[in-house]
Amino acid sequence: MRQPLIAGNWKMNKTPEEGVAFINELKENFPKTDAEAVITPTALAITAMQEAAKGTDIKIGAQNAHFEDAGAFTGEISPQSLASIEVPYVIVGHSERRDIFHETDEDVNKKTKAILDHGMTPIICVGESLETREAGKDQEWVAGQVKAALANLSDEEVSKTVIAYEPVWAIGTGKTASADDAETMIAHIREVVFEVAGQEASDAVRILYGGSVKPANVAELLAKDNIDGALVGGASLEVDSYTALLTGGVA
Ligand SMILES: O=C(CO)COP(=O)(O)O
Repeated sequence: MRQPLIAGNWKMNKTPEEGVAFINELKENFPKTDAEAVITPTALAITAMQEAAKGTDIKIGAQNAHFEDAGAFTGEISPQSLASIEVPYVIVGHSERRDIFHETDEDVNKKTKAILDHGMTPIICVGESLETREAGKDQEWVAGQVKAALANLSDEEVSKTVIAYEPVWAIGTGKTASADDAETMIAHIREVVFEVAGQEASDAVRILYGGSVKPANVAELLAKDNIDGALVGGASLEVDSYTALLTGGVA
């Protein structure tokens, strides 16, 4: 069975101090849940939040990493450094990284490889724009992103990845893909994983939905066969709504 994963992507929000306060409050209110709880704060907040989360089931991930371990890459985050402080998950290829910072499919593939090489788990983001969806090319587009991200990985490496389907038009807009539409795309992604890495990998790989997930819609999404969790922006910033997501939400 695939364990559900509720990953909070904080983007460029909260100071380290605010992050620690969040963890302290979350620890006191941590619910009984089958889900794995991961928060990815800004890089500067990771160590302080790890310290605050010590001895709990709360994991602290990262939002980005370069594909090289070291070198002349001003402002970048080394995957080797993230591994050295035992960061378990790293988000790769978020649409904001692709759109604003011009990350290509090739970058996403190299980063995925680097993260796996350091024993960490990449959360690989894919998703189509509204224009692509309206042109009926969404499945083809997303399949292309998935294949590019997983290129040259062994089947075993593919099975260790997490993929997050985040339609660009649903991020931060309040528009969620319907649970049926999300399930259709995520089943398609699982089929693509089967094509590139076989049955075991496609059974093992966890595929999340992201884009305006809230306590009010998470249960319907997670009830779908192929949806293994959520990558959540806005609703992960407050302890109340994050704990509600961990327990399957409230209407
Ligand atoms: O981009 C997202 C998570 O990575 C989704 O953000 P929202 O949940 O705020 O729409």
